[in-house]
Amino acid sequence: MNRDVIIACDFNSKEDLYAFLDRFTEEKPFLKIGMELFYAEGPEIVREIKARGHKIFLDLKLHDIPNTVKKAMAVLSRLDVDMCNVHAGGTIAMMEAGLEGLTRPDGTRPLLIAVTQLTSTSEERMQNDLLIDKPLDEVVMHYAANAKIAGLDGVVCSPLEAGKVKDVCGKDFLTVTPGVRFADGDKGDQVRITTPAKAREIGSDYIVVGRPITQADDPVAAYRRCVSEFLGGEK
Ligand SMILES: O=c1ccn([C@@H]2O[C@H](COP(=O)(O)O)[C@@H](O)[C@H]2O)c(=O)[nH]1
Repeated sequence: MNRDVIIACDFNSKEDLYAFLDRFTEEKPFLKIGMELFYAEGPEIVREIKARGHKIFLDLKLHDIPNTVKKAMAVLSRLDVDMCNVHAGGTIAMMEAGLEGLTRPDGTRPLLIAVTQLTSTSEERMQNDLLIDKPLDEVVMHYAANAKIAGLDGVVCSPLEAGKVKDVCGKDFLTVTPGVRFADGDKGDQVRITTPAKAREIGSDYIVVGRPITQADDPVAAYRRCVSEFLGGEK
C-alpha cells in the first residue's frame, strides 16, 4: 500500500510554484499539476518538476469523444508523469480509448484514474443540475465500476466514498481523494469533505490537498500536519 499526501499546486505561474516548493527543504512531496498551472506554463513545467525529483499527478480530467481522448493521452504519455485522469462520465468506451492512448509502445504507462463525481458536487446539485436521478453514492459506485471494467487503476472520489469503492471494486483499486480539510479548516467550494485522519480510517490511498497547504501561513507545517494525520507512523 502506497498511501501518500498529494499537494494540489494550483498556481498560475512557475514563479509562484517555485516560491512554494523552495520552502520544502527536507521533503519531496507528491505534487498535483492541474489545469491552471498547465495552461499557464505548458508541458515544460511538468518536465521541470519531474527533474526536481517530484512524483506528479497530472490532473487534466480529459472528457471528450474516445478518439480525441486517445490521441491526447498518447501525447501526454510522452510526459513522464506518474498518474493522470479522465472523467468517468465520458463512458467506458472513452476510458478504454484513454487507456489505449496512454500506453506507450513498450507497454509502460502512468496510472490512469477516473473522476466519478466532483467533490464540490452535492447530491442535490447532481440531481437538479445534471438530472442524474439517483443517490450520489450509487452514481459514484457505478462510475467506479465502469472505470474498473475499462481497465483503469482507480478513481477520484470523496474520501467519504473510498471504503465503499474498495468494497465494490476491490482493495487494490486506487482511491485518490480530494475534498480534504483539517477539522478547524475552511471548506471553500468543497462539499463532500472530511479530515486527513478520517480519510485514512475510511480507506483513501491518496489524499489530494490544495488550499489547506498552499494558502497556509506555514505551508510546510500544514503539509507535515496532513502527513502525520493521514499516515500516522507509516512515513
Ligand atoms: O472531484 C475533484 C477532483 C479534483 N479536485 C481537485 O483537487 C484539488 C483540491 O484542492 P483544494 O484546494 O484542497 O480544495 C483541486 O486542484 C481540484 O481541482 C477536486 O477538488 N475534486
